[in-house]
Amino acid sequence: MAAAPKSMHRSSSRPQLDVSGAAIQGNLEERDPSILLPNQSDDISHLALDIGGSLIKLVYFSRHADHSNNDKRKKSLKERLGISNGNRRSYPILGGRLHFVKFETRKLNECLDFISSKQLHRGGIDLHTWHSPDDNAIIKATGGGAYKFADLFKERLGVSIDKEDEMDCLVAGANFLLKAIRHEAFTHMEGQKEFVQIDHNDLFPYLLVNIGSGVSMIKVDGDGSFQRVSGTNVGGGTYWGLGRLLTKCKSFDELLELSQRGDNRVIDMLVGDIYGGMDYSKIGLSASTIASSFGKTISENKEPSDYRPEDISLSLLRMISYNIGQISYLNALRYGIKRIFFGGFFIRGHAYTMDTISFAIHFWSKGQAQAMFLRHEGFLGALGAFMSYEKHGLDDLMAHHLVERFPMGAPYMGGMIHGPPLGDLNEKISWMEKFVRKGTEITAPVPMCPPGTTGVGGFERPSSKGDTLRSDASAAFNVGVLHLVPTLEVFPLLADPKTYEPNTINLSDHSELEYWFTVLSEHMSDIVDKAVASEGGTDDAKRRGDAFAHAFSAHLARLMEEPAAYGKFGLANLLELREECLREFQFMDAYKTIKQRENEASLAVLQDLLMELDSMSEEARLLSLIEGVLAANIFDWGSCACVDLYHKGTIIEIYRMSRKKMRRPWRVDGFDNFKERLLGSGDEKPKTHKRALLFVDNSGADIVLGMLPLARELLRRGTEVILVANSLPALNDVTAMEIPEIVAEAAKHCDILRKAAEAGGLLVDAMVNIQDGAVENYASAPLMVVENGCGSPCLDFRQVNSELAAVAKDADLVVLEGMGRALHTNFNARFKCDTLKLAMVKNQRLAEKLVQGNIFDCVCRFEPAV
Ligand SMILES: CC(C)(COP(=O)(O)O)[C@@H](O)C(=O)NCCC(=O)O
Ligand SMILES: [Mn+2]
Repeated sequence: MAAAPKSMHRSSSRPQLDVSGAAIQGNLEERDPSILLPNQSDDISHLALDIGGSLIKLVYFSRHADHSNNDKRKKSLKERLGISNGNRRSYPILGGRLHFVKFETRKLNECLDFISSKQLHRGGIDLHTWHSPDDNAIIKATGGGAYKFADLFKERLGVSIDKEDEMDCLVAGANFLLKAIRHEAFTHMEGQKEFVQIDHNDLFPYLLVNIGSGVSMIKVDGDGSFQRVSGTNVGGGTYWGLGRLLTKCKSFDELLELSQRGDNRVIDMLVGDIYGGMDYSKIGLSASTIASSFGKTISENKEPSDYRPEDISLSLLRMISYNIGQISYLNALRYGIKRIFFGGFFIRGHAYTMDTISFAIHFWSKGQAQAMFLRHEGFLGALGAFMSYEKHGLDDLMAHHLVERFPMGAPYMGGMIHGPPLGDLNEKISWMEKFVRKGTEITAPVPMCPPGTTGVGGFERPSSKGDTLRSDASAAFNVGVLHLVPTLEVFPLLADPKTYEPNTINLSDHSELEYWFTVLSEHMSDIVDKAVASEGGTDDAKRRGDAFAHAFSAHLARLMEEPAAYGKFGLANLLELREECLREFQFMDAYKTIKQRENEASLAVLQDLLMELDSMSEEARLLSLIEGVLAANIFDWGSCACVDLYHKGTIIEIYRMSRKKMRRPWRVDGFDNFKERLLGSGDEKPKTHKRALLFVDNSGADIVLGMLPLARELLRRGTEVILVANSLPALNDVTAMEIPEIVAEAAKHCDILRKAAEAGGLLVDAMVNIQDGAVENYASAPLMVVENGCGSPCLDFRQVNSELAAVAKDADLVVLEGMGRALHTNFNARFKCDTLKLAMVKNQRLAEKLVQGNIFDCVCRFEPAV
């Protein structure tokens, strides 16, 4: 039933720009009309580079052709709901993906091969002014290498490098990240990462401290408005240079790694060394405070070789980090700045370095100023160079337009390339197989230990001793691919979008992470079986199934090791990651057959259910309908406990059993309030809801015997109903694309549903002859379907499809159904309209934590409009 949407086409071949048949789309008068490339099947790209002394950072944008406008059903729905494309037909932002990739500068050739194989240099095309790629193609680049290697780029790729000022780029990159990415900035204190939500309207001024070989301190006052106010020659180069002289280390990372095992007390003179182990409390210095970096070495009769390289490295790291922290603080003080962002290659996500800098800022400012770090800090320059394209298409980008994805495998890792660039899925799987066979880095279960701390006040030696420093290659996992989706919007009925947090469970609590890690690991083989079976169980499907399992395990292991590795990450993200990972290995709908089978079985008994309902009083019917939704929510192939149940009986048997067990009061029971709102109490006749949005969950009994009968009741009462379903499959959830067929079947047994579906344009065949504007002639309130814009079992109301956002404006009732959408996410969310949250809790631990109950307890929570 569910054909894969066209936008999920398989990208395999190299992008070749096919400009034949190019045409301006829509209004020619418009300033920046979009250009349609009817024959362009793959990516169109922009590329920008930051070529530093040790690393080349690459940012490129790829744009997929958008076929979504051709959907007949969507067009008719838009007409019916009066959603015009008029003012947003041509989105100011281009949909596409922003990729982040790194190479070592000494492997420049690999970088050139990569660019060439993906034809990124040929995509340096201005989509608006429509300059086709030619011999004069240019690439924007910053960093010293833009000068040093310009000739090589011309020779190898035939492109000219357009050099951009490094400082301009840093600032443009930082401004873009801080405005467009929700949790880009974070603090790092005593081993704990805390993501910070920056208020766009209160961003400036800030101090940007870029720690490269040397250090620049830049006061940023706005876009393109900044001043380099200070700097220091004691920076990353000093650490590496002195470190090399003193320890014979071969690389910066090796030196940093050594520091992890170091003890600086052997080298540094501490206050306690001077005061016989005592604090100098009169001026607030503890015994462990460093009085003089390297000071202890002067009073001992030791040779340099008597000192351990580990200890030297740590002393050096602390000396330089504190010094930078102190100078930064003084400059912040000088200009009255509270926020200091640190970036540059010296930091490279190293926990101890960040802790040390944070401590210094905190210490000197007495807690008044805050050191912050950026997830994409390594890409500031390259991003800035990208922004310097005259029309980069990212000007109006907002956080809700961006979705970060973490595809597996080079070169998609947003980091170092392991081997040659990958062309297609087959190469990717081979790479995965090799990578996994070669080492166990990404599959081995990682020891579960809480993140290390740096000890009291950051002045003790690091207790994270023994943890391995993540190499740059694996740290690269931290940066995903940014999907730019201009059709996403904030759900307008959120009571307070600023404080809205979708996730109910906080995964930064290590025991939670551990628990869900285990649940998802245990569910892996079942999901792989279903996925492989959905593709006919072929050898190719089995191979992809294995690759999926490896990839998802690798993600889990990475997150166990560093819960904040992918930014602010909740249970909803974890569940979505699994779906994305399935799609990455081209399992478009793993539960396809199961869903079909269950839809059919449920549709077969629908008529009986409707007859039974119709014989009841209004009040009894309403209760029975809610019971029906809760009971049918038991059909959930994502819950281990439920999957066990399915071995014990047929769908209808389980459904009947589940209904029979319904006992009020439910664990959370707001039914009486809901009933009163709908039916009124005493003589009072309440106002009928105008439009209800029903966020549906699973296929089969859940939609057919649960949500559809509820929708029917609302329709019968004169409320317009919009069924809101997933855009893409997730577990056994029903998708928006599948619903019309289900409704058409159901309508065969029910006049109310048939009329409503016809009025809503759901029965395409029946509505073929309906003229525009004829909708009003229908006596029935319409039943419609809108997609939510996502492919996950959960829902983040900060990023929903723009059509949903448009229809929500007139809605006065929201029904959220299922564990994913009403418990894991949105349990605590408040809306501007009446809200009903319905779910069966199919997990013992969640039942205990959330509602102090037990598995299979039910939640019926009614919240009147805020
Ligand atoms: C994935 C789910 C959120 C889907 O539940 P639904 O929204 O369909 O009610 C849920 O099945 C779940 O949390 N499963 C994992 C927990 C478990 O297996 O116990
Ligand atoms: Mn579900």
